Amino acid sequence: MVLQVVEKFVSINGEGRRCGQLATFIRFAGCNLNCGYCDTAWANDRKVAFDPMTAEEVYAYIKDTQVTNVTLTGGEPLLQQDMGELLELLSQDSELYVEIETNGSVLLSKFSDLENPPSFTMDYKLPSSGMERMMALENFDHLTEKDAVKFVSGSMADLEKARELINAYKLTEKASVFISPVFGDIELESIVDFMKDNQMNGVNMQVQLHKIIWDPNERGV
Ligand SMILES: C[S@@+](CC[C@H](N)C(=O)[O-])C[C@H]1O[C@@H](n2cnc3c(N)ncnc32)[C@H](O)[C@@H]1O
Ligand SMILES: Nc1nc2[nH]cc(C(=O)O)c2c(=O)[nH]1
Ligand code: SF4
Ligand SMILES: [Mg+2]
Repeated sequence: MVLQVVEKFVSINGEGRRCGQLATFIRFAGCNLNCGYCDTAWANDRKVAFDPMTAEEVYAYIKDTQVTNVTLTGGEPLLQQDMGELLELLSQDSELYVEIETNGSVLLSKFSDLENPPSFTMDYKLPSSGMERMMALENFDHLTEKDAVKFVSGSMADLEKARELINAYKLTEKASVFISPVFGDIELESIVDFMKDNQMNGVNMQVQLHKIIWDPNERGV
């Protein structure tokens, strides 16, 4: 069994709880969703070239970088058959801080028996993604303070839905909560205005830092 790795690199994390810090990124092939705005759709192409790597090989690469933050992304990383094995291996290394970007459709409960689980950054796919029907709402019950929920918003209707869910599930009490723009699709100021108008205390607005530093279409950064 192997993990299907489409790219691996060191950069600063442009998103999430450790935004701005160095991280080693491992991007895996394939996804079960097809979000209209996906910025890494190339990684989901059935014919994408990948490096078949064992969990031990991925771990060795991570250690070789000497960077202690790790972000597993994709594609949808939790669909990789050997992800359980990789997470087990990573969880035994107390020097590492491991984050997984996941799309909200995969049940997080499948990974809840890990002794030292990674930090899940769970996207909730809002209406403008076209994928909202695929969301597993029960994932909200499995979040801990190590985790994050992210609402990537491309419209006022998206912001409104994010607000409803944050309130209904008391998400700011359970995990870190982020609202981010679909890159280029929504006025940044309108997100701040929306947060002000709705007293969205405890919610973090975040813009993808790597798309400001590098060309937004650049890979491997
Ligand atoms: C490419 S996805 C891979 C991980 C997983 N499939 C998911 O959707 O969370 C990584 C993150 O990039 C975000 N993303 C993808 N395209 C984007 C875009 N055009 N603008 C802003 N964020 C985007 C996703 O919402 C997700 O939070
Ligand atoms: N620098 C940088 N930070 C990131 N944070 C999450 C990413 C992702 O694609 O999941 C990402 C990425 O692709 N690049
Ligand atoms: S779930 Fe993530 S990787 Fe899959 S299409 Fe949506 S943004 Fe892209
Ligand atoms: Mg990205």
